[in-house]
Amino acid sequence: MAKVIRTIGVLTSGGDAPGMNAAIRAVVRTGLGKGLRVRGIRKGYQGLLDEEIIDLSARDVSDTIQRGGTILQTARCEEMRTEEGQQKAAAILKKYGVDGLVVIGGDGSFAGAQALANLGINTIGVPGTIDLDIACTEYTIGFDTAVNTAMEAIDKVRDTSTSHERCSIIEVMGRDAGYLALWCGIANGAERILLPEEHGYDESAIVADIQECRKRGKKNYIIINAEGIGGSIEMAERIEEATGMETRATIIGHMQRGGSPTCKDRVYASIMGAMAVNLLIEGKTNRVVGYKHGQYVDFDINEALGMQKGIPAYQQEIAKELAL
Ligand SMILES: Nc1ncnc2c1ncn2[C@@H]1O[C@H](COP(=O)(O)OP(=O)(O)O)[C@@H](O)[C@H]1O
Ligand SMILES: O=P(O)(O)OC[C@H]1O[C@](O)(COP(=O)(O)O)[C@@H](O)[C@@H]1O
Ligand SMILES: [Mg+2]
Repeated sequence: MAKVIRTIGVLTSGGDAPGMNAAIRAVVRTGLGKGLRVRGIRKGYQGLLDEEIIDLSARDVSDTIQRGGTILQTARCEEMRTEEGQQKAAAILKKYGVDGLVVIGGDGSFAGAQALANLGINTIGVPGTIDLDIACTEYTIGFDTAVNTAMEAIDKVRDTSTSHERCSIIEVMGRDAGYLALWCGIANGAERILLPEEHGYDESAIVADIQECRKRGKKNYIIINAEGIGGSIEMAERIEEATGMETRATIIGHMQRGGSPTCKDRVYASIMGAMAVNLLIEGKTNRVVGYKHGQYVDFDINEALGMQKGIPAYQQEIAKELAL
């Protein structure tokens, strides 16, 4: 028989993402609306291990849907990767009477959720990361806001790049994932997109392409470089030296993770957060919510973590063709 859920907990973990507050709000209000007690766990798994657990009321999440960051704060926690850490976390949840847990975060956070589910805590993951790198879902909360923030910043760099006929290397976030870089590359009409998934790039080919583009009358040359490739400042120095074209590097950085969430992030977060609670009420555990083929769906965490998602080669080809 499915476990009866009376108290649920919610935490945010890993890098924060705009829309996490909308997801927390949805969890809290869906839970309270269905007669559950809702507890907030501060600072991700670290806060759980430190017993930073508070009760949440409907008013605690008032005026938060439009705010960036996460009101519960977040953390990365090494101890949670260990078996002892996971056992301690499960014991703390039991001590606080938390029968069901909603984990809002990325793939790393889902691995923690999977461990807790294996230890008897009914757990549901909600995809929250600006990286869009969770294989089981076509959408992750925070991506839309982050990619629009980056796109607007790149537009501004592009204006001055054209005025000065420069090459601009613009570094966007994504240590392991190149979706932000790919989307900006297409949306900003970049000449080159450097992705961490490709594990390196051919700088001499870029130099040759810059020279070719100048002959064709191009007034700037935009390179979107993902954080995982990095080294934008040194890259700019080398490219300027090799091409004679003035080159500047801009690292957009953490501003991509902040700011008021877009409509899309608020809506996806609200639906996914509510769905997570409904799954817990149905007695489900070890599942993650996702969005696939136009539908909100849920997957077994083990299955979800085993899925692979690559950068679509066809989209990369189109980005190259459009930089003619
Ligand atoms: N394999 C794992 N087992 C248990 N917990 C993990 C595992 N991987 C990550 N975590 C926990 O999830 C946290 C967030 O993971 P991280 O990869 O940094 O971010 P994200 O969840 O956004 O991908 C980690 O700091 C750690 O506490
Ligand atoms: O804030 P930090 O610790 O510098 O982490 C930067 C990383 O976090 C992210 O913003 C989000 O990654 P996660 O969703 O996996 O936490 C990445 O794009 C970036 O590489
Ligand atoms: Mg991640």
